[in-house]
Amino acid sequence: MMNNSRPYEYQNIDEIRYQQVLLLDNQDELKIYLYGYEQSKLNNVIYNFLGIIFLGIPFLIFNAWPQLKTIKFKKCPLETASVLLVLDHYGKYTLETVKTDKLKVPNIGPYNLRYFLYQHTKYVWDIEDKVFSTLDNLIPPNTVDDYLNNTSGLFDVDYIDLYKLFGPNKISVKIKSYWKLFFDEVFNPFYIFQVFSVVLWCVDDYMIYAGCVVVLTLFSSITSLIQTRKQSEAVHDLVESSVCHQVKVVRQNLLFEINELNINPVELVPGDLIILPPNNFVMPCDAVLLTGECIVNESVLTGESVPVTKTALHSSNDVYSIGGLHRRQTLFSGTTLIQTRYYENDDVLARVVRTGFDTTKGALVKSILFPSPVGLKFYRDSLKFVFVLFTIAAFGMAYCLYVYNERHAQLRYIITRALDIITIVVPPALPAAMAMGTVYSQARLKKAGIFCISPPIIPVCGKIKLACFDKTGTLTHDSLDMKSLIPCDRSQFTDPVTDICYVDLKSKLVQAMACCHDLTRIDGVLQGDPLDLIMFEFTKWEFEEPGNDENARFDKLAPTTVIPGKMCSKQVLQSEDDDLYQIGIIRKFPFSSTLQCMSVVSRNLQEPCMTAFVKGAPEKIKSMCNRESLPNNFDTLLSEYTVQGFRVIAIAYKNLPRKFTWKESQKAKREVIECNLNFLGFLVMQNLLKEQTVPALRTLQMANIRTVMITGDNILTAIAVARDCDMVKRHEQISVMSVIDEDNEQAIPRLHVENDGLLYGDEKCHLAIDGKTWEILKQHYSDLIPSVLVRATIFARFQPDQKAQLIGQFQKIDYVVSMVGDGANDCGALKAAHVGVSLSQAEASVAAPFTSMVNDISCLIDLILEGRCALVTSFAIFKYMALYSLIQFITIIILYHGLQSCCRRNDLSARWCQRKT
Ligand SMILES: Nc1ncnc2c1ncn2[C@@H]1O[C@H](COP(=O)(O)OP(=O)(O)OP(=O)(O)O)[C@@H](O)[C@H]1O
Repeated sequence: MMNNSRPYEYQNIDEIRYQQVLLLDNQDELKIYLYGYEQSKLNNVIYNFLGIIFLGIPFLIFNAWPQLKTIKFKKCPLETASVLLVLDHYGKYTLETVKTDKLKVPNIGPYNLRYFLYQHTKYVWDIEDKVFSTLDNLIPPNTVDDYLNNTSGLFDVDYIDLYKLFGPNKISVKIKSYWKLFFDEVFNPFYIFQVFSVVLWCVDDYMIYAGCVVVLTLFSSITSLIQTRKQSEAVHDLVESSVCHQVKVVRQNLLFEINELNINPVELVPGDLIILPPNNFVMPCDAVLLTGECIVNESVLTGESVPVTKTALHSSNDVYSIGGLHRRQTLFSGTTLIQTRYYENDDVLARVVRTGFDTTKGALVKSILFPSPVGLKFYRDSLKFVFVLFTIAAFGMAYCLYVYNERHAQLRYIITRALDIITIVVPPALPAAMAMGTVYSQARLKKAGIFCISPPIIPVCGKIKLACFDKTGTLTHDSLDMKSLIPCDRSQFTDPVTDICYVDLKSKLVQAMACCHDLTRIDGVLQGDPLDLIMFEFTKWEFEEPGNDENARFDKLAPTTVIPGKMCSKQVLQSEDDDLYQIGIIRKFPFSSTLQCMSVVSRNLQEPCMTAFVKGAPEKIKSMCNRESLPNNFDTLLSEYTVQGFRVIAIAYKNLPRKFTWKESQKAKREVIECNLNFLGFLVMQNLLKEQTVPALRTLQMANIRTVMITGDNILTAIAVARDCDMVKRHEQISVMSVIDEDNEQAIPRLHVENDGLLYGDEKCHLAIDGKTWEILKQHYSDLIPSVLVRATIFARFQPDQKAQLIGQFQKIDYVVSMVGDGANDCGALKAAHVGVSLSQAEASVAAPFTSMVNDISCLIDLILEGRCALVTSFAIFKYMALYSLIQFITIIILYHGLQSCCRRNDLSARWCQRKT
């Protein structure tokens, strides 16, 4: 039932296994350390004794520093541990209890399960390897055929074990009650110190001041409690906004009777077979589609609201992979099924693969609940400063003790005065006061249409030094204008065409444009990728999905058909046979940013054979085409258009053999379709800049913030857009770094930069680099990466994972990086950046910490301004409080010093008087 991806791995760090390192991702970057402990009666007694005799203070300390709490336990091997001390990647400790359960694990059998829960993830003890690992590692992965060959529901008996193993299918974000928030605050060491200060002042008859501090503290605590509560409500609402209340599952009892049950989605387990309803259904889990087709809105996860088509799995021996190869066959938790489509009377079936916090949505919610700490040096330094103040206070106390001792003051008086010094020197409300700026900035951002799900990141916005932008949909409009069509006839480009009427209606090129897309009709409106939409509208063909009713049954052979529209009037179809001129789209391989293309298998009802049409990035299509079908001036013409900033898409086709039947089309692999193609021509489109792009970029540059473009588009188009939007000024030079094609494939590829001096100096020169060169740089010239990064402004043909890697590399050279993007291919980069901003119509998406409803990059300027406001407020409060405390401390020390001298003088004069008398 499980997938093959292993995001979690483990490593032993010693043979005795008292401890273990658990890798939480594939890049070795996130890891947790586990240390085994067991109960010890003696240590427990000592722990409680210490706690009681010191009036509970040790309990408060142990609560704040859980690693100290381990004195209650005894170290032991992990194999027998009942408690684990977990140290995370950022140096934070937690204590977790190891629980046990007896159950049956699928494909393994009866199992004595030892496990612990850490940040909503279950880690189980692997009896064979003697380490803790995730459930994914315990259960062998399934192949695609494993899923397809089993279309029956779970047995009731198996369900019980699976439920025990995986737990309820719930992503619950609890809204903390005011009392709980209050107690969390009360047990904060700074708050305790504040209470202590107030008590001391009251004892000292310092009532009015104590009263004022109480009122101010209450005011700031209540404001902060309300804000924290609102924040927790916002995350809760975001999670709950996409919750479904009932789901239909197929289960079997011991008599092999199959039942269809309506259950609460909380009861779902991986392995359950669910029947998807016709429309408007929010997915309660991650599930792989076994039959039918679904149109899904994934904006809650990706920020992109263009509907995505999900198709059923097709037979193969590949291991099922949820985030990689089979993403387009997987329905993700929290996304909305706008429509499901089915063949004949079949149900649309999906198999549950992940539930609860293990789902993609769960992982994103966890990243909100357990964010990586904001590494602002200012906050770390301010805490250090508080410790310095404590040291100063200690000297002050010592001096105070000395002065009052000299005066033979009462013990009670000496203690009060000495403790008073600490309350003077250390401002207890400092951390709370410093966070106030963030609270107000967040409220102002909301008014500006920018939603924030992680407020501690707001001050980081004020420190941004590098602003990265996606191109299409971010710097430029989403919508495109069709510029022209350049057909290719017998390996020669013909003249560009601006009206489809001048192209033969029966040509393969027109057929390709009519059917090579991923469009669908929702509520009577044709929807899908803007590029597909503009291309299809250009053909003036009509799009027919069988039946007006959107949930109508689909014809078995041709689920969707396209027919020449009446608008193509210049070419009237004449013969009777022409009535049959319509094309059925039999199979789609949806567009993938990683592959940079999409394809369809189609059937012209007038022809006996099927045809495959492919469209995508010209470089990609070129590599799939037969050489003889490519015009000699392919690259020259491509450059001619791309240097002007046009978006060029190449189209190609191949006739499939007669024996390629409907059944085979359903089984065919993408690689078999997308090869040996014949080139058909170029589609040239214009993608205009958004109005706010140029002014916003200029403002950023004036503020000395570097701007960079990371796009999936062609490098020349990217360069042209960078010039148009003033990211690169007219007088500045751009040099392209590229790989020199070598005949010898074994040799280390060499790099070429048009202007060699660039890497070592010339300030006015920018570097442009594409994804292919980036791969070579990483593999063979990693030492060059920092110098390339400080010079490069344009990163083109970058795949989604490369975008995320690039952000990571920028962070390694100490840039505070922001990334603004609009959709699915930016998700990784948005998560990786210090400040990720998703331009989305959705009020908030878990794709990035900030979601802007202002659909252009000007929102980044608002964010930077608010971030700076929050930072400046924190600085000002810090300076004010620190100065206030130090001035008060110094004046008091001067007073004590005066008092001491005065006493001495009094002593002397008393002695002098005594002598005189
Ligand atoms: N619907 C589509 N069908 C076929 N090919 C497409 C489609 N959309 C984009 N492409 C091609 O794939 C390439 C990569 O697309 P991708 O969506 O990753 O980036 P992009 O839209 O070009 O740019 P950006 O990363 O700035 O959003 C595009 O440059 C284009 O050549």
